[in-house]
Amino acid sequence: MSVRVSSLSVFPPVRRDRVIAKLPQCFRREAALHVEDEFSGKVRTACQEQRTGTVGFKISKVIVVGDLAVGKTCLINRFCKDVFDKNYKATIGVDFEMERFEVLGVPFSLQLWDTAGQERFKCIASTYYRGAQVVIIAFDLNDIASLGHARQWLEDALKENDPTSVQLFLVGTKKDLSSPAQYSRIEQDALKFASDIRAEYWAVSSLTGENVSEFFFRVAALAFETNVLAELERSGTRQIGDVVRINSASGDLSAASKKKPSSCCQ
Ligand SMILES: Nc1nc2c(ncn2[C@@H]2O[C@H](COP(=O)(O)OP(=O)(O)OP(=O)(O)O)[C@@H](O)[C@H]2O)c(=O)[nH]1
Ligand SMILES: [Mg+2]
Repeated sequence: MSVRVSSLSVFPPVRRDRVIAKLPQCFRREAALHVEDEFSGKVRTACQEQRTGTVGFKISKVIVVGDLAVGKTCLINRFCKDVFDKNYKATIGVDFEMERFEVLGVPFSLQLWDTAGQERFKCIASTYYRGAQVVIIAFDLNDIASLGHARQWLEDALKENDPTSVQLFLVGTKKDLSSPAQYSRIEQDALKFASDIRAEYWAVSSLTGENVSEFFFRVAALAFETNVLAELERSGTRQIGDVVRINSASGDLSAASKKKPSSCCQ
């Protein structure tokens, strides 16, 4: 008798609006991690045959970095809590939210780390960059300087991670504030930069909610696909009698405690 892992889970069932049955599409084909219409055939078959190994227990770490006040916290809060706060409250150090999905019938979780953009809190925040599977660099579509700083944010994030295995997203925020002409000017630069660093580009508004869910669904789907492919590769080389360890992407679940650092860097 086969028992589905999800039915043994101690977690409540995944919300109906977090179920991903088809590959969410990219925002711009010019700057996408890939442009396939569907999940890879290998991944679909593995999910159907319940050969996804430890992926169903996995928590993938996602970090969101970028200049102060570009809207990182608002982006996460719009997706996770469906709220928007027009008052700016600087993030001190880091915060995180867990989001549970079901992708092709397999449970999959993202741990979304919201980091501080303010210089004085950056040294606290950067200690939490390690173990990220996904790096989201946010910039303000109405502030070209914040796009200019994206390269530095990328370098800082990659210092703590394996650059070859991280999936990158470049996200322009506050789309509601830019006129179509302004928007298309900055989009040119953003697309160029995104394809330069091999990131997938998105433009969102946390105020209106435009593209916010689509964006996070895409992140979850691509992170999931990568995990399943890696698992298939591993299981292909695994020997009978090998010990299978269940790891979070961060490799350190103790770091996931809600505790915030009590002091800043200055
Ligand atoms: N109009 C508009 N304002 C936004 C949007 N997203 C964020 N804001 C505003 O921008 C300000 C900064 O937003 P936050 O999300 O706190 O910025 P942050 O990047 O988390 O800032 P730090 O924590 O200091 O790094 C707030 O006043 C938000 O209300 C948006 O999509 N549209
Ligand atoms: Mg913040």
